[in-house]
Amino acid sequence: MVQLFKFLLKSTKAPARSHFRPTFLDTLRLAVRGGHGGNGLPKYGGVGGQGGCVYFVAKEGLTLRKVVQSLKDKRVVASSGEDSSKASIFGRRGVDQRIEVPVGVQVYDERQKLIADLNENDAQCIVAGGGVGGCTGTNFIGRPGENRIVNLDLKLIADVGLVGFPNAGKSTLLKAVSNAKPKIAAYPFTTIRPQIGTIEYKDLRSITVADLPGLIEGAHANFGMGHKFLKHIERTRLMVFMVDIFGFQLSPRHPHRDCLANIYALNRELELYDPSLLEKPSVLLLNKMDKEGAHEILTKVKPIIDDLASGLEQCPEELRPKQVLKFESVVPISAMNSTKVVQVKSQLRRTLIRLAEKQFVVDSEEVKEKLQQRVGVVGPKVT
Ligand SMILES: Nc1nc2c(ncn2[C@@H]2O[C@H](COP(=O)(O)OP(=O)(O)OP(=O)(O)O)[C@@H](O)[C@H]2O)c(=O)[nH]1
Repeated sequence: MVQLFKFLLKSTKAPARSHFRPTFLDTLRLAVRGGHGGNGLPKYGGVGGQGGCVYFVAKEGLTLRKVVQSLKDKRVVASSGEDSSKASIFGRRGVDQRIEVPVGVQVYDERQKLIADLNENDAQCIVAGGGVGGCTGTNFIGRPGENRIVNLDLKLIADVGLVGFPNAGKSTLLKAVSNAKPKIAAYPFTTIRPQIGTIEYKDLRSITVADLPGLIEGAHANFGMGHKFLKHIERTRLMVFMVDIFGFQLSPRHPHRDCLANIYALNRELELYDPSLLEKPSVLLLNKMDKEGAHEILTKVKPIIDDLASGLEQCPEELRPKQVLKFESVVPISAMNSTKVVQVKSQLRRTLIRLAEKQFVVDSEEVKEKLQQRVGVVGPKVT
């Protein structure tokens, strides 16, 4: 009877909607413990083996969800060192536990102190050291391994980060330029988790684009889970702001923000979250240019966009940033128009190439000075 009751209850429960299933994980809390040190053998002055350590190793193509699935109870314990014995005076070391984590993971301790930033493939760190083996110094008793809770925080690594308020057309663009298949709809917050797409070029070069869920005013203070999305911008090489040329209104209760106000608001959100983000190279895409009246708006706003500081006075006070963004380029587009989309693709690539070249520009005077310092006054003359 009880079984029947349970079955009936189960069958009436609505299945979770796949759209809301949290498939994207970007934080994870794990308990890690190094192995216990083995005991020494006092009679022979033996030394116990050291306990194994817990390592995190960054691997491309992994997700935090896969990490969770591969672990039991979100706990990782390395094995203990062996005791020393008559046959083996030095006990064998405990076996290390190497846990593979996605590239881009930052590891924090319980006090939110950064332990490691694993932002390259094969980068590794010890998160829990093994206990030392028993020896004369420890009265031949092995010591326990390090035992701690660590928090993993994944920040996506992509060449380009698409940033904007909801409904601007970010997912439409990502779908048009890359292999990603994001959900697109005419209501805000269609994208609820970051998506990464790869843009492939004819010469087989590719760049990665992260579509971040729409921000809202107050994102810097974590409104609308702003921090969860803004943190991913930190690791992108180029920020691409996307704004609806007709502006955006979150709901009838919120004021309508025109295109300029949207740009200032995005600028301000970034500034309040982390002012150093304003130094990052950025491109502005003005979307929905296919709609009637778009070109008239563009003619009006373009001079101000080219010099954002000049329009600060007209900007509503609550959106006014202290420091304005300087865009590498401003491109009017329609994410629904394939010709424009192709132009965006090449524009993004050109900008990334230019940025890479800028990074490697060598200041010859500086190099000369450094060389001179290295060879010293008696060395050959540096010309
Ligand atoms: N007319 C026109 N409509 C567009 C264009 N780009 C996107 N849209 C429409 O705008 C709506 C929102 O597009 P999305 O791509 O979902 O916008 P989003 O910025 O990803 O929105 P969130 O997921 O809420 O962040 C959809 O109905 C799109 O069809 C465009 O270039 N022209």
